[in-house]
Parts: sequence; C-alpha cells; structure tokens
Amino acid sequence: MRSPCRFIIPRSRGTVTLPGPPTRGPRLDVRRHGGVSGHPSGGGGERLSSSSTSSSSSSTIITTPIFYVNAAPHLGHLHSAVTADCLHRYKVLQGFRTRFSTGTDEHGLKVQQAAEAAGQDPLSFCTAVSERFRHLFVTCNISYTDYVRTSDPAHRRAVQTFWTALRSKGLIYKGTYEGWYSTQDESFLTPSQVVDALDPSGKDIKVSLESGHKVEWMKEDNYMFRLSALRGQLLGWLRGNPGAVQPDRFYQDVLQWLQEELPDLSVSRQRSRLQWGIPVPGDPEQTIYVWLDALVNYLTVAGYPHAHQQWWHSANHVIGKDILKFHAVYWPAFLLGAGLPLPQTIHVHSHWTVGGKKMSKSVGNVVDPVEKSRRFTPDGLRYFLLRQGVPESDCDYNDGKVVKVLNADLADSLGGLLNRCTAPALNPAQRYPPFCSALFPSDRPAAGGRATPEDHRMLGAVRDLPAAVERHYESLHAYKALEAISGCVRLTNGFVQRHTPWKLDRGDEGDRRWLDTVLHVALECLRMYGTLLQPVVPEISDKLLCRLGVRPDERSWAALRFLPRSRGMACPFEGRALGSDSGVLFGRLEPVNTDNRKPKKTLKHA
Ligand SMILES: Nc1ncnc2c1ncn2[C@@H]1O[C@H](COP(=O)(O)OP(=O)(O)OP(=O)(O)O)[C@@H](O)[C@H]1O
Repeated sequence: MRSPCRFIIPRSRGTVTLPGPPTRGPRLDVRRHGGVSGHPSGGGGERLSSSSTSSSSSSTIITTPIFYVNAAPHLGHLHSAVTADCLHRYKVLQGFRTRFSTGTDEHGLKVQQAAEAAGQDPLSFCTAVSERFRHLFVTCNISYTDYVRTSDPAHRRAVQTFWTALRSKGLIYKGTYEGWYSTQDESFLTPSQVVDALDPSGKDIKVSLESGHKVEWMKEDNYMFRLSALRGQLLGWLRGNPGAVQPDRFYQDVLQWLQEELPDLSVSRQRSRLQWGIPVPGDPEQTIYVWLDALVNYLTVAGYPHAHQQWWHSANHVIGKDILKFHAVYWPAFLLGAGLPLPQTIHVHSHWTVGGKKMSKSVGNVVDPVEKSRRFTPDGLRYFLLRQGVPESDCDYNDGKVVKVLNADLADSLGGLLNRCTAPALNPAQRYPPFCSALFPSDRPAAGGRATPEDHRMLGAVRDLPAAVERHYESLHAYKALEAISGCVRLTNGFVQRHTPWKLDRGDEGDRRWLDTVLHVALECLRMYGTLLQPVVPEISDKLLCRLGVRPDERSWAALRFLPRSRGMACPFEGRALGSDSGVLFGRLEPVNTDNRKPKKTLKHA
C-alpha cells in the first residue's frame, strides 16, 4: 500500500525517503540502492538542540540487537526494533545523518541443532528465518538502513580482522577453559551464578540463576580473551560516562559487575563441537565464540575495517536487559582492546511477559507480532508497545489492554479531535482558518478577548510539549512522551468542548471570527501532535498531517513553531486548503471478550 503523500527528493548523496509515509515493500528498494530513509532536512542539516544531549557530531548509528534465528520472531523482538526505530526517526527529524541497523545472528550450536532438527543445511535454515524477521520489520515500518546477517561474507571478514587485531595486541591467548556453560544462553557462568535445580524427570541439574537455563561443566582447550586485564579501564569508562548505560538501574548493575571478579573470557569453541561459525584465523580447529562474532556486526555496519571512522564514533545500541552483560562489559572490552571508540549509549529495556513469565522462544509463550499487526494495524501495535513499555520494568501483554489503549488514545481522543476540527459542518471552506489575536490575546485574558485562563494554560502546555517530548525520546522513555502528548490532546479536546464552536452563529461577525480562531488553535495543536508522533506512528502521523495540508518539508523538529500568530508572527498554514479526507484516523477496535466461559447450551425440547 502506498501512502498518498510519499515524496522522494534528491540530495547530494543518494536518495532520501521522507519519514511521513513509511511504506512497505518499495521502501526496501530505496535502501538497496544506498538511500537513507526518512530525512526531512537533508544530511547534516540544522537541528534544534535546545535540550539535546547528543554528541556534537551530526551523524550517528542506531542499532537493535541482531536476532538469533533459532526460531521465528515474537513480540519481544519487535519491541526492541520499534524502540530503536523510534529513536532513529526522531534523530532524522532532528536533522542527524543516521544509519540504523538490524539483522540476524546466525551462528552457534543452537542454530546448528535447530537446522539439523529441521532437516536443513544451516544456511538455508538461517535464510528462511532471517527473511521472517525482515518481513516483520518491513510490515511494521522499521526504517532500517542496514540489515546485517552474520553469515554474510563482509561480516565474516570484519570478524576475522577484528580477531586478528585483538590477537596482535596480545589480548587473545591459547588456554584451557574450565567452568559452567549454558548452551541455551551461549554464555559462561561463575559458580555464584549457578544454582541447583531438578529437571522435569526429577534429576538433579544445575541451572543459571539469571535465566533458569541448564548449565554444564565444560573443559576444553580454546582461545581466551584477557578480559580481567581491562576491568580497570572499563570501570573508568563507566564512571566517567554515567549516561553510557541507561536507565540508571542498569548502569548500577554494570558498575556492580565490574566491581566483582572478571575472569578471562573463552572466545572460541573446538570445531569438532561447533562447525556452524566463523573459523579462528590461522587455526581451523577452532570456531570463534558466537557472541564475539555477533557483537562485531555493529562494526560491520560502520564499514569496518576500511571506512568505519566516519560512522564509528557515536553508536547507540538498543537492547533487552537479558543481553546487558554482553553489551556493557564484553563489547566495550573488545573495543578497548582493539583501540576503537566505545558506544555512546546503551539503551536497555525490560521484557514483555505473558502471565508474569518472560515471553521467550524457548518457553514457547510467544505472541506473534505479524498476526497482531494485522489485527491492530502496524501503527496500532507500535503505539501500544511504546505507550506501555516501561524500560525499567517488565510489562504483561494481553489483547484487552491493547484495545483499551488504542481506542482511548488514537480512535477517540486524537481521531475524535481531528474529525471535529476538520468536519465540513464546522469548517465548510476546508481551510486552515484565520486566527484573531484580539479575541485570543497573548497576554492572559484582556478586554474584548474570549479566551479563558484555562485556554491560556492549555496553550502553555502545548508550547512546552516539544521540549518534554524531546527529553523523553532522547532517553528512550517513549511512554512518557506519549503520556505527555495524550494529556495535551485531552486538554485540546476540552478547549473545543468548552467553546462549543458548533453553537456559534456564522452570521455574526464576532462569533465567526471566534469560531475560526478556536479551529485555528485546535489545528495548530493537531499539527504539533502529528509532528511529534511521527517517530512512533508514522502512518497515522502522515495521515493527520496530510489532512491538515502540512507538506513533508514542514514536518521536522525545526518546523514545529507552535501558533506563531499568537506571537504576532505569520503562520504559513493560515488560509491554506486542508488536505483531502482519507477517512477515520484510527478505526475503533472491537472490545475483547474477556468472558472465557463457554456459551450456555440450550436444552433441546423433546
Ligand atoms: N520478552 C521480551 N521482551 C522484550 N524484548 C525481548 C523479549 N525477548 C527477547 N527480546 C529482545 O530480543 C533480544 C534477543 O532475544 P532472544 O533472541 O534471546 O529471544 P528469546 O525469546 O529470549 O530467546 P530464548 O528463549 O532462546 O532465550 C533481546 O535482547 C531483546 O532485545
């Protein structure tokens, strides 16, 4: 489906697809040709930096984790992707040059075993699952610019070069690893991270304290990375960069880990155990540890080892809390070892649970995001994930909650406001009506004015909104941004309701001017909401802004300028024709039947 307002404009490097109308299939063609999606003001354009905490450089890399292909994607994976996509779209609106990568992590024992079980060779198996992830991301308008697969030859070259760099610095040595290992988590554990448990048959086993997955005692010759030698430097980096891991509770976790023992890390497996992976350069009997392999994907995207400098200086990773140690301890240690810049920020989010249990492939309690995006629309699902997902704490999923949130915020509140203010009955000229400053003076209530103190308070709240939303998007607390926006939408609905413009007399000069002013103010509020919501619900925002007649080049952060007429400045929209009406903004969803009782049987009369 093509959106009515999709524009492609040429710029100095490549092709740019503007962010308003995220599209499905065709969008990928643009990327394949090296285009960067969604950039309203051109590469390195000016950005509003009132409260921005970003690097002074205007280019940045945003990443999701690459997803392990041992099973199909679930809602938790989409959550990471939507969170990173929100950050990416927001940065683009601010004028940053961005790369946004996602992809699939394809090596390792679990994949090798899953392929065997499916009777396929590993690469065919990975290709099929990787395509399912890609399909999900396209369906849900994830505006990635790079899709990495760890089975790609370019990635393999990057990993082997990276390995060689660490080895040449004496940071990798041949040794013997002996200790607990979880194949499920592909991770090593210290004795304090292991507890006793019983398997389903009642047999004594050891499991990981954190994940609950079974662990085994392992002893084998392989290569070790001198992680212990880097502990001091890691601590120094973290202490000097309190924003490097966000939110703070996760930063504190990493600090705590770094204060404990940090043994050297085994970074290879014997080839006889693991064939599906990248061989150690110069030692075909060993395979590179999947996490070292997977983490290097971020450098592959940046062009490592040849042209990474222009991108590898401001990386923002978005990850689930389950992989924090890999990203906040191992990854920075590898980068320090290789003499490369460390990530700017590691944004961590918590988990979606089902009935209180983490949604997870291995548990099998997963929610299918493709099915949900069909039911609730891609934007509906995106909105719900970001409105309800709180980075600091887990959140339980159920369909009833989705319906409630979407009906209240998108269908009734925002959709209702747009509908009211653009309805031909109230706005027969179908134009952005004029604003009368005598009726709505900027200084509080004044003689001849009709605006109330409450109206002024509403204006103040909307005027302050971009700065608050900016702060929340920066820290990836999208739920707070959406809370603030929906609070303002409610205030604007209250404003319209208070002045009942439908009761005003068009034949009376004063009433007509006031009606126009009320509509002008409400449309200005809607323009703000449409612009600010673009990172979260690109299709809905596009529809809203198209209806208001706001052009794609008027949708950046810098173009926000709320209600300029109230400050005596010209408003470019005043008098402009509204866009065509393309139907309801977001259709109301049927409530979910929570009554699980079976319908009563009616007794047949003999
Ligand atoms: N329940 C979840 N809630 C939010 N994000 C999740 C969830 N599960 C996975 N993710 C995201 O996907 C990333 C990779 O997860 P992974 O592939 O290990 O999924 P999983 O279902 O937990 O798998 P497994 O059960 O095999 O451990 C996580 O780091 C996180 O970013």
